[in-house]
Amino acid sequence: MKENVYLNKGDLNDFKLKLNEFNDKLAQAGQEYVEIKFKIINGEAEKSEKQHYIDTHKKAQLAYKEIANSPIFKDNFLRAKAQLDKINQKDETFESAKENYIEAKNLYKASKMAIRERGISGELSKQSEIALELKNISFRYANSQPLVVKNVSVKVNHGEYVAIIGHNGSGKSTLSKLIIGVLTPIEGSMHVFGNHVTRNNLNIIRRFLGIVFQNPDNQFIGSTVKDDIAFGLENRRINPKLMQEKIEAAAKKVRMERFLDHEPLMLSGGQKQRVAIASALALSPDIIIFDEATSMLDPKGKREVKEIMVELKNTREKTIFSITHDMDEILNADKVMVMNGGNLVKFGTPKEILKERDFLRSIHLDIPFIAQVEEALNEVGFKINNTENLDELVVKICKK
Ligand SMILES: Nc1ncnc2c1ncn2[C@@H]1O[C@H](COP(=O)(O)OP(=O)(O)OP(=O)(O)O)[C@@H](O)[C@H]1O
Repeated sequence: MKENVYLNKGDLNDFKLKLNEFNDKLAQAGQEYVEIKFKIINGEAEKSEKQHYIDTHKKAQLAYKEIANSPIFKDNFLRAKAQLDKINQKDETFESAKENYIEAKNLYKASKMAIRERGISGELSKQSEIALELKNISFRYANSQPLVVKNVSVKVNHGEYVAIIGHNGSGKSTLSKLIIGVLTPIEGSMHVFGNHVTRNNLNIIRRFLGIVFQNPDNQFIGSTVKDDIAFGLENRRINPKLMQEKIEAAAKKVRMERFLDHEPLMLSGGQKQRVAIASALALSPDIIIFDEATSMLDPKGKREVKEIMVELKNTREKTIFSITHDMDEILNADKVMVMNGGNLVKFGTPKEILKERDFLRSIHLDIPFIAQVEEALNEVGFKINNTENLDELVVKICKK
């Protein structure tokens, strides 16, 4: 930071970049330490190897501390504040400098806190509002086999609900496995909140992600709903008092708070999936992937789960990916990714995608029920288009 009165955006960005750079190094060192610990436990590495990772982690921690506790930073903050206080003429530049100053001060505070609270395994910060960016991702299951995901690039902003559609075998599930890091792309790169995903930081990146699978019965571990939601939290060694709060809050979000003592296997399909969503939500992921989460449910269960997904979308606190064969669901989404033969062939709003009815049919996709009704109405002379739900359709018909 320069020694001037006004803390400008450039200074602030320099500070952020520095903090992020050191934060990443610390997170990476923490992750490597955790990995070596597991390797030693599994007999895949010698105990003597551990010391190197402990030292690297300590060094990274010191480097980070040095930045966050640097007297130069501190002095500059104090001087900037004293000078801001002296200024009488409070114009636009002053206001923006003040905002920058406050943001820098908060960053400074947060970084000190991060050091205090950080355990041995690090955490990555959000460096971008783009929740997920895929850049030219390709994948094949074996060298002798063809590519099943081909050069896929996409950017999804935090808070968006993205439906991924495509005919059987088009690559949707493979793509979701690449996103959660179960599979590794053979080409291309992936960024989660601006963090480049690498082998070393994958486990930390996974903390941003939650997934709800297709079969509700395969997702249960606990003997009660509460135990089940607690499972992931226990793995993260959350303190028991906080755990209770988190379990209740997550159950409430899916309207299952009255079922905490129930046995999961006694619940309906829709309720089971809601518990699976609560288990994912309890870990506070920023991105949730629904992998055909409604496909095995009866109509009531489907409705219940879709309602929860829309409620989650409306909070704009989560980025949602939903792999689905249910073409009606795409109307709930902000964006739709259309996969065909491993390629991302369309990416746009539901309205933009649904304009291309002939194209959708050509790649063996149905169009949503409402769009089919519109088509039938158009054939008999009612000019109705781009309706988003049944209520809107009824209103439009009544106006004709
Ligand atoms: N484990 C695997 N080994 C080899 N090939 C695989 C494997 N899993 C999927 N594939 C192939 O990869 C391609 C993409 O499959 P993927 O399951 O990603 O498609 P999908 O769009 O999710 O299909 P569906 O809607 O039927 O679930 C298909 O050709 C499939 O046969």
